[in-house]
Amino acid sequence: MEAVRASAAWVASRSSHVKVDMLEIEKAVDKIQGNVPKVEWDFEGIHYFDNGPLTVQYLFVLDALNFCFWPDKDLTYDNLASGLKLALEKDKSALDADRLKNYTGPQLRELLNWPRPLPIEEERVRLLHEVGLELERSFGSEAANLVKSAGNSAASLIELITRHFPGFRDHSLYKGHQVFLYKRAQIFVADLWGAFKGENYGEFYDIKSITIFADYIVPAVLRELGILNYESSLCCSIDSNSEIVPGSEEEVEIRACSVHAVEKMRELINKKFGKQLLSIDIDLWLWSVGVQNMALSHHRTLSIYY
Ligand SMILES: Nc1nc2c(c(CN[C@H]3C=C[C@H](O)[C@@H]3O)cn2[C@@H]2O[C@H](COP(=O)(O)O)[C@@H](O)[C@H]2O)c(=O)[nH]1
Repeated sequence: MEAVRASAAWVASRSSHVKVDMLEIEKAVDKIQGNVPKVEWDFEGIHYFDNGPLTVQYLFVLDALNFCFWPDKDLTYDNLASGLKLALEKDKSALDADRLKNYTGPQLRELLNWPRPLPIEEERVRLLHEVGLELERSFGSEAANLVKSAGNSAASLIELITRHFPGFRDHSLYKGHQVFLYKRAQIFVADLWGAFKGENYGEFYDIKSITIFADYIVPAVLRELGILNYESSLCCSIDSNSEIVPGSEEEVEIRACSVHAVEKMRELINKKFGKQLLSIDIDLWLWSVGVQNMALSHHRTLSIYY
């Protein structure tokens, strides 16, 4: 995703509230001697997988809803992934396009077996409708057809998704420039690649073009490692759980600098230790560290993108 890589680098070079510390990147790389711990996709054992098109439908719906869990302190990504899995195991047609088009908030809660309204529930419902309608209109009602149309190219699949599904257009304006982060579109490609182990629906000849997925967990881990440095007022806001305004310089810098820092880390590991590491490998490692460390404070932005 050249647009993501380039716009993240652009932000990092002009960033005012967040700085990427190259020395700390070098230290972290030397500490692990370039050996990024391998984390398996679905290390948690919470995802639906049947090796066929229904898995693709599941992953697309999962990533359409894969954002902003923190406003409910008991809700996590695990609840979404396992809730949709159980729903599908009970009723194989639960995620059919014509069903997605019609879910209401209370029905979505029931589907996920969640006892109270979900964070930004109306948006979650609207995005489900968008997925159902557009899958029906342009892809014969199946996410598997969307994936097939991309001809095994990760970049083409992201372009198709962002062209057809406005809810996946994760971008912002920063100092007059358009910045693309495409977190949920990229994570969908990575989920396919991980779930199908690089084969079948998960085969992408350009998987190395994917960057990390700029969420609220990976930046917190990079900050803890000293790789991201925040100016003091931003530190205060995050540590006191104040909300960061979506589209603010601070928010864009946190996300874009995270993408850029991991690109630099990957380049260094590959150069210094002769590896062919992907950004996805580093993402999954950092993310798994982050979700297991409950004490990490992360930035809080109400957003449908991550
Ligand atoms: N960078 C990055 N962000 C990721 C994921 C995943 C899950 N990926 C699956 C793929 C393979 C594994 O088996 C994982 O299960 C979720 N998130 C983000 O985290 C946040 C949720 O946090 P909490 O509220 O604590 O549950 C939220 O923004 C969510 O969008 C990832 O891999 N990378």
